[in-house]
Amino acid sequence: MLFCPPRYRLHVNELTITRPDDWHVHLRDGSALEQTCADMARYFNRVIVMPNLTPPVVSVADAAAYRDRIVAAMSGLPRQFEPLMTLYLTDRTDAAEIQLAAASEFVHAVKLYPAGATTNSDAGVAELDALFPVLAAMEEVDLPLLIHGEVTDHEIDIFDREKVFIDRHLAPIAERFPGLRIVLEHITTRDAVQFVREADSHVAATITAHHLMFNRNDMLVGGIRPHYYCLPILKRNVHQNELMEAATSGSPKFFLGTDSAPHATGRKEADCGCAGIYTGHAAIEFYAEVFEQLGALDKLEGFASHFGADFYRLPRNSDSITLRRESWTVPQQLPLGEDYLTPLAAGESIAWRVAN
Ligand SMILES: NC(=O)N[C@@H](CC(=O)O)C(=O)O
Ligand SMILES: [Zn+2]
Ligand SMILES: [Zn+2]
Repeated sequence: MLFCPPRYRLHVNELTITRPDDWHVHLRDGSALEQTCADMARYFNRVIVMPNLTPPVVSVADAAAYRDRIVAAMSGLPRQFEPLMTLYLTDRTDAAEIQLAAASEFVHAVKLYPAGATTNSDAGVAELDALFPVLAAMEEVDLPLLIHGEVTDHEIDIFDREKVFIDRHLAPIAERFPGLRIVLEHITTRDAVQFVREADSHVAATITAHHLMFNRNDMLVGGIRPHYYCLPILKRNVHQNELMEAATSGSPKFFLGTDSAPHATGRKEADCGCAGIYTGHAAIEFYAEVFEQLGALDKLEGFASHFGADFYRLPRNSDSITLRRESWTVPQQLPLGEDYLTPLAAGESIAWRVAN
Protein backbone atom coordinates (compact mmCIF):
# COMPACT_ATOMS: atom_id res chain seq x y z
CA MET A 1 0.00 0.00 0.00
CA LEU A 2 2.73 2.49 0.92
CA PHE A 3 5.69 3.35 -1.23
CA CYS A 4 8.30 4.65 1.22
CA PRO A 5 10.44 2.20 3.15
CA PRO A 6 10.18 2.82 6.87
CA ARG A 7 12.96 4.98 8.34
CA TYR A 8 12.87 2.80 11.43
CA ARG A 9 10.26 0.75 13.15
CA LEU A 10 8.97 1.48 16.59
CA HIS A 11 7.46 -1.70 17.92
CA VAL A 12 4.88 -0.38 20.25
CA ASN A 13 1.57 -2.05 20.93
CA GLU A 14 -0.03 0.88 22.65
CA LEU A 15 0.15 4.58 22.00
CA THR A 16 -1.40 7.30 24.13
CA ILE A 17 -1.75 10.75 22.61
CA THR A 18 -3.56 13.97 23.45
CA ARG A 19 -7.15 13.66 22.23
CA PRO A 20 -7.23 14.58 18.51
CA ASP A 21 -9.50 16.98 16.58
CA ASP A 22 -10.61 16.75 12.96
CA TRP A 23 -10.09 20.06 11.14
CA HIS A 24 -12.11 19.14 8.01
CA VAL A 25 -15.14 16.86 7.88
CA HIS A 26 -18.45 16.51 6.03
CA LEU A 27 -21.21 15.49 8.43
CA ARG A 28 -24.03 16.02 5.90
CA ASP A 29 -27.51 16.54 7.33
CA GLY A 30 -30.80 14.90 8.30
CA SER A 31 -30.67 11.16 9.01
CA ALA A 32 -27.06 10.93 7.71
CA LEU A 33 -25.98 12.72 10.90
CA GLU A 34 -26.59 9.57 12.93
CA GLN A 35 -23.64 7.74 11.39
CA THR A 36 -21.31 10.66 10.74
CA CYS A 37 -21.72 12.14 14.22
CA ALA A 38 -21.39 8.77 15.96
CA ASP A 39 -18.11 8.13 14.15
CA MET A 40 -16.68 11.56 14.94
CA ALA A 41 -17.86 11.38 18.55
CA ARG A 42 -15.92 8.20 19.26
CA TYR A 43 -12.72 10.08 20.01
CA PHE A 44 -12.48 13.52 18.38
CA ASN A 45 -13.03 16.48 20.67
CA ARG A 46 -13.65 19.16 18.04
CA VAL A 47 -14.44 18.95 14.37
CA ILE A 48 -14.50 21.66 11.71
CA VAL A 49 -17.83 21.09 9.98
CA MET A 50 -17.88 21.76 6.24
CA PRO A 51 -20.78 23.95 5.03
CA ASN A 52 -21.44 22.35 1.60
CA LEU A 53 -25.01 21.26 2.26
CA THR A 54 -27.75 21.80 -0.33
CA PRO A 55 -28.53 24.64 0.13
CA PRO A 56 -25.18 25.66 1.64
CA VAL A 57 -24.59 27.14 5.10
CA VAL A 58 -24.12 30.79 4.13
CA SER A 59 -25.16 32.75 7.22
CA VAL A 60 -24.54 32.69 10.95
CA ALA A 61 -28.23 31.86 11.35
CA ASP A 62 -27.84 28.84 9.01
CA ALA A 63 -24.77 27.73 10.97
CA ALA A 64 -26.63 28.03 14.28
CA ALA A 65 -29.52 25.92 12.98
CA TYR A 66 -27.15 23.32 11.49
CA ARG A 67 -25.21 23.19 14.73
CA ASP A 68 -28.44 22.51 16.64
CA ARG A 69 -29.22 19.59 14.32
CA ILE A 70 -25.74 18.15 14.88
CA VAL A 71 -26.01 18.51 18.64
CA ALA A 72 -29.45 16.87 18.57
CA ALA A 73 -28.07 13.96 16.54
CA MET A 74 -25.46 13.37 19.26
CA SER A 75 -27.89 13.39 22.17
CA GLY A 76 -27.98 9.62 22.65
CA LEU A 77 -24.25 9.03 22.19
CA PRO A 78 -21.91 8.06 25.05
CA ARG A 79 -19.71 11.06 24.29
CA GLN A 80 -20.01 14.17 22.15
CA PHE A 81 -17.67 16.35 20.08
CA GLU A 82 -17.84 20.09 19.74
CA PRO A 83 -18.94 21.12 16.23
CA LEU A 84 -16.92 24.12 15.03
CA MET A 85 -19.03 25.68 12.32
CA THR A 86 -17.98 27.29 9.04
CA LEU A 87 -19.71 29.56 6.53
CA TYR A 88 -19.79 28.92 2.81
CA LEU A 89 -18.42 31.89 0.93
CA THR A 90 -20.54 32.97 -2.04
CA ASP A 91 -20.55 35.92 -4.40
CA ARG A 92 -23.15 37.44 -2.09
CA THR A 93 -21.31 37.12 1.23
CA ASP A 94 -20.78 40.55 2.78
CA ALA A 95 -18.54 42.06 5.43
CA ALA A 96 -21.47 42.39 7.86
CA GLU A 97 -21.95 38.60 7.89
CA ILE A 98 -18.22 38.17 8.55
CA GLN A 99 -18.48 40.46 11.56
CA LEU A 100 -21.48 38.52 12.83
CA ALA A 101 -19.54 35.28 12.37
CA ALA A 102 -16.53 36.57 14.26
CA ALA A 103 -18.76 37.75 17.09
CA SER A 104 -20.48 34.37 17.35
CA GLU A 105 -19.14 31.70 19.67
CA PHE A 106 -19.46 28.89 17.17
CA VAL A 107 -18.36 30.02 13.69
CA HIS A 108 -14.64 29.40 13.41
CA ALA A 109 -13.86 29.84 9.72
CA VAL A 110 -15.17 30.63 6.26
CA LYS A 111 -14.84 28.18 3.38
CA LEU A 112 -14.03 29.08 -0.20
CA TYR A 113 -15.14 26.68 -2.92
CA PRO A 114 -14.42 27.81 -6.46
CA ALA A 115 -17.77 27.38 -8.23
CA GLY A 116 -18.11 23.85 -9.56
CA ALA A 117 -14.84 22.56 -8.05
CA THR A 118 -16.28 19.72 -5.99
CA THR A 119 -19.36 18.10 -4.44
CA ASN A 120 -22.10 20.69 -3.73
CA SER A 121 -20.04 23.68 -4.84
CA ASP A 122 -22.42 25.14 -7.41
CA ALA A 123 -23.04 28.11 -5.14
CA GLY A 124 -19.30 28.73 -4.83
CA VAL A 125 -17.32 31.75 -5.88
CA ALA A 126 -17.11 32.63 -9.58
CA GLU A 127 -15.05 35.84 -9.37
CA LEU A 128 -12.43 35.81 -6.64
CA ASP A 129 -11.41 39.45 -7.02
CA ALA A 130 -14.93 40.60 -6.26
CA LEU A 131 -14.53 39.01 -2.83
CA PHE A 132 -11.53 41.06 -1.76
CA PRO A 133 -13.60 43.32 0.54
CA VAL A 134 -14.88 40.19 2.30
CA LEU A 135 -11.36 38.78 2.64
CA ALA A 136 -10.24 42.15 4.02
CA ALA A 137 -13.03 41.93 6.61
CA MET A 138 -11.91 38.41 7.55
CA GLU A 139 -8.32 39.59 7.92
CA GLU A 140 -9.56 42.45 10.09
CA VAL A 141 -11.59 40.24 12.46
CA ASP A 142 -9.05 37.39 12.24
CA LEU A 143 -11.41 34.73 10.91
CA PRO A 144 -9.56 31.96 9.03
CA LEU A 145 -10.18 31.29 5.34
CA LEU A 146 -10.36 27.61 4.39
CA ILE A 147 -9.81 26.83 0.73
CA HIS A 148 -10.70 24.02 -1.63
CA GLY A 149 -7.72 24.89 -3.80
CA GLU A 150 -8.53 23.85 -7.34
CA VAL A 151 -9.29 25.88 -10.45
CA THR A 152 -12.24 24.72 -12.51
CA ASP A 153 -11.28 25.92 -15.98
CA HIS A 154 -12.23 23.35 -18.53
CA GLU A 155 -8.82 23.46 -20.23
CA ILE A 156 -6.85 22.80 -17.05
CA ASP A 157 -6.12 19.12 -16.54
CA ILE A 158 -7.69 17.66 -13.41
CA PHE A 159 -4.24 16.60 -12.11
CA ASP A 160 -2.93 20.19 -12.41
CA ARG A 161 -5.84 22.04 -10.89
CA GLU A 162 -4.34 22.41 -7.43
CA LYS A 163 -1.02 23.77 -8.65
CA VAL A 164 -2.70 26.23 -11.01
CA PHE A 165 -4.97 27.43 -8.18
CA ILE A 166 -1.93 28.08 -6.00
CA ASP A 167 -0.14 30.06 -8.70
CA ARG A 168 -3.14 32.02 -9.93
CA HIS A 169 -5.13 32.62 -6.79
CA LEU A 170 -3.61 31.47 -3.52
CA ALA A 171 -0.23 33.17 -3.87
CA PRO A 172 -1.80 36.55 -4.75
CA ILE A 173 -4.36 36.28 -1.92
CA ALA A 174 -1.72 35.40 0.66
CA GLU A 175 0.38 38.32 -0.52
CA ARG A 176 -2.47 40.81 -0.57
CA PHE A 177 -3.84 39.77 2.85
CA PRO A 178 -0.73 38.97 4.88
CA GLY A 179 -2.65 38.93 8.16
CA LEU A 180 -5.33 36.53 6.92
CA ARG A 181 -5.01 33.02 8.31
CA ILE A 182 -5.45 30.53 5.48
CA VAL A 183 -5.80 26.75 5.49
CA LEU A 184 -5.24 25.06 2.16
CA GLU A 185 -7.49 22.07 2.64
CA HIS A 186 -6.77 18.43 1.75
CA ILE A 187 -3.49 19.12 -0.07
CA THR A 188 -2.40 16.60 -2.67
CA THR A 189 0.75 17.87 -4.38
CA ARG A 190 4.39 18.63 -3.86
CA ASP A 191 3.55 22.16 -5.06
CA ALA A 192 1.09 22.64 -2.21
CA VAL A 193 3.55 21.31 0.35
CA GLN A 194 6.22 23.69 -0.93
CA PHE A 195 3.90 26.67 -0.99
CA VAL A 196 2.72 26.09 2.58
CA ARG A 197 6.21 25.39 3.87
CA GLU A 198 7.59 28.59 2.39
CA ALA A 199 4.68 30.81 3.43
CA ASP A 200 4.69 32.48 6.82
CA SER A 201 2.86 31.13 9.85
CA HIS A 202 -0.52 32.46 8.65
CA VAL A 203 -0.70 29.67 6.08
CA ALA A 204 -1.26 26.01 6.96
CA ALA A 205 -2.69 22.87 5.37
CA THR A 206 -4.75 19.84 6.26
CA ILE A 207 -3.79 16.39 4.98
CA THR A 208 -6.24 13.50 4.69
CA ALA A 209 -5.48 9.89 5.55
CA HIS A 210 -6.42 8.73 2.05
CA HIS A 211 -4.00 11.08 0.31
CA LEU A 212 -1.26 9.66 2.55
CA MET A 213 -2.30 6.05 1.94
CA PHE A 214 -2.91 6.07 -1.80
CA ASN A 215 -1.83 7.46 -5.13
CA ARG A 216 -3.56 7.38 -8.50
CA ASN A 217 -2.27 3.90 -9.29
CA ASP A 218 -4.31 2.58 -6.39
CA MET A 219 -7.40 4.10 -8.01
CA LEU A 220 -6.73 3.18 -11.64
CA VAL A 221 -4.38 0.20 -12.08
CA GLY A 222 -6.06 -3.16 -12.59
CA GLY A 223 -9.54 -1.65 -12.66
CA ILE A 224 -11.20 1.60 -11.71
CA ARG A 225 -12.06 1.92 -8.03
CA PRO A 226 -14.82 4.44 -7.46
CA HIS A 227 -14.39 4.40 -3.70
CA TYR A 228 -10.93 5.94 -4.14
CA TYR A 229 -12.33 8.80 -6.17
CA CYS A 230 -12.26 12.11 -4.33
CA LEU A 231 -11.33 15.70 -5.01
CA PRO A 232 -8.67 16.85 -5.25
CA ILE A 233 -8.03 13.62 -7.12
CA LEU A 234 -5.26 11.23 -5.98
CA LYS A 235 -1.96 12.18 -7.62
CA ARG A 236 1.32 10.48 -8.58
CA ASN A 237 3.33 8.66 -5.94
CA VAL A 238 5.99 11.42 -5.89
CA HIS A 239 3.31 13.76 -4.59
CA GLN A 240 2.11 11.17 -2.09
CA ASN A 241 5.68 10.84 -0.81
CA GLU A 242 5.89 14.60 -0.35
CA LEU A 243 2.67 14.57 1.69
CA MET A 244 4.05 11.78 3.86
CA GLU A 245 7.17 13.79 4.45
CA ALA A 246 5.16 16.91 5.36
CA ALA A 247 2.74 15.10 7.69
CA THR A 248 5.55 13.38 9.60
CA SER A 249 7.96 16.32 9.54
CA GLY A 250 6.84 17.79 12.85
CA SER A 251 6.06 21.09 11.13
CA PRO A 252 3.08 22.80 12.80
CA LYS A 253 1.85 23.93 9.39
CA PHE A 254 0.47 20.50 8.54
CA PHE A 255 -2.33 18.94 10.55
CA LEU A 256 -5.13 16.39 10.49
CA GLY A 257 -8.26 16.96 8.41
CA THR A 258 -9.95 13.74 7.35
CA ASP A 259 -12.21 15.20 4.65
CA SER A 260 -14.38 12.20 5.48
CA ALA A 261 -17.14 12.68 2.88
CA PRO A 262 -19.97 10.15 2.79
CA HIS A 263 -21.91 9.32 -0.35
CA ALA A 264 -24.39 6.47 -0.74
CA THR A 265 -22.70 3.47 -2.36
CA GLY A 266 -25.04 3.64 -5.36
CA ARG A 267 -24.01 7.22 -6.04
CA LYS A 268 -20.34 6.25 -6.19
CA GLU A 269 -20.70 2.98 -8.07
CA ALA A 270 -22.37 4.77 -10.95
CA ASP A 271 -21.95 6.05 -14.48
CA CYS A 272 -20.97 9.42 -13.07
CA GLY A 273 -19.83 8.67 -9.55
CA CYS A 274 -19.60 11.28 -6.77
CA ALA A 275 -16.31 12.51 -5.35
CA GLY A 276 -15.68 11.75 -1.69
CA ILE A 277 -14.14 9.04 0.51
CA TYR A 278 -15.58 8.00 3.86
CA THR A 279 -12.90 7.58 6.54
CA GLY A 280 -14.75 8.70 9.66
CA HIS A 281 -15.21 5.12 10.89
CA ALA A 282 -11.45 4.61 11.33
CA ALA A 283 -9.85 8.01 10.95
CA ILE A 284 -7.12 8.06 13.58
CA GLU A 285 -6.50 4.36 13.00
CA PHE A 286 -5.72 5.02 9.30
CA TYR A 287 -3.33 7.82 10.19
CA ALA A 288 -1.68 5.62 12.83
CA GLU A 289 -1.09 2.91 10.21
CA VAL A 290 0.55 5.38 7.85
CA PHE A 291 2.68 7.01 10.52
CA GLU A 292 3.77 3.60 11.79
CA GLN A 293 4.75 2.43 8.32
CA LEU A 294 6.81 5.59 7.94
CA GLY A 295 8.48 4.98 11.28
CA ALA A 296 7.01 8.19 12.57
CA LEU A 297 4.47 7.21 15.24
CA ASP A 298 6.17 9.72 17.52
CA LYS A 299 5.00 12.49 15.16
CA LEU A 300 1.34 11.50 15.20
CA GLU A 301 0.40 13.48 18.30
CA GLY A 302 1.59 16.84 17.01
CA PHE A 303 -0.13 16.31 13.66
CA ALA A 304 -3.39 14.95 15.06
CA SER A 305 -3.77 16.75 18.36
CA HIS A 306 -1.59 19.86 18.71
CA PHE A 307 -0.93 21.80 15.51
CA GLY A 308 -4.53 22.30 14.40
CA ALA A 309 -5.61 23.65 17.78
CA ASP A 310 -2.60 25.97 17.82
CA PHE A 311 -3.42 27.30 14.36
CA TYR A 312 -7.09 27.90 15.24
CA ARG A 313 -5.95 29.50 18.51
CA LEU A 314 -7.91 27.08 20.62
CA PRO A 315 -6.55 25.27 23.67
CA ARG A 316 -5.02 21.86 23.09
CA ASN A 317 -7.21 19.10 24.50
CA SER A 318 -6.28 18.19 28.05
CA ASP A 319 -7.28 14.51 27.98
CA SER A 320 -5.98 11.66 25.84
CA ILE A 321 -6.87 8.59 23.82
CA THR A 322 -5.07 5.27 23.66
CA LEU A 323 -4.53 3.37 20.44
CA ARG A 324 -3.96 -0.38 20.82
CA ARG A 325 -2.53 -2.77 18.31
CA GLU A 326 -5.62 -4.86 17.82
CA SER A 327 -6.68 -6.05 14.41
CA TRP A 328 -10.33 -5.55 13.41
CA THR A 329 -12.27 -5.80 10.17
CA VAL A 330 -13.99 -2.82 8.61
CA PRO A 331 -17.66 -3.55 7.83
CA GLN A 332 -18.61 -3.87 4.14
CA GLN A 333 -21.15 -1.12 4.58
CA LEU A 334 -22.42 1.40 7.09
CA PRO A 335 -25.80 3.09 7.32
CA LEU A 336 -26.18 6.52 5.74
CA GLY A 337 -29.66 7.61 6.67
CA GLU A 338 -32.07 5.33 4.81
CA ASP A 339 -29.27 4.33 2.44
CA TYR A 340 -25.79 2.91 3.04
CA LEU A 341 -22.20 3.86 2.27
CA THR A 342 -19.04 1.89 1.57
CA PRO A 343 -16.37 2.91 4.08
CA LEU A 344 -12.70 3.08 3.10
CA ALA A 345 -11.02 -0.32 3.47
CA ALA A 346 -14.40 -2.10 3.57
CA GLY A 347 -13.86 -5.75 4.44
CA GLU A 348 -10.15 -5.22 5.13
CA SER A 349 -8.40 -5.42 8.45
CA ILE A 350 -6.94 -2.48 10.34
CA ALA A 351 -4.06 -2.86 12.76
CA TRP A 352 -4.97 -0.22 15.34
CA ARG A 353 -8.02 0.41 17.44
CA VAL A 354 -8.86 3.15 19.89
CA ALA A 355 -9.50 1.77 23.36
CA ASN A 356 -12.73 2.91 25.00
N1 LIG B 1 -13.50 15.68 -1.08
C1 LIG B 1 -14.45 15.25 -1.87
O1 LIG B 1 -14.16 14.54 -2.83
N2 LIG B 1 -15.75 15.54 -1.66
C2 LIG B 1 -16.28 16.43 -0.66
C3 LIG B 1 -16.11 17.86 -1.02
C4 LIG B 1 -14.70 18.38 -0.86
O2 LIG B 1 -14.13 18.36 0.22
O3 LIG B 1 -14.12 18.85 -1.84
C5 LIG B 1 -17.76 16.11 -0.46
O4 LIG B 1 -18.48 16.93 0.12
O5 LIG B 1 -18.20 15.03 -0.86
ZN1 LIG C 1 -12.76 20.14 -0.90
ZN1 LIG D 1 -14.00 18.28 2.08
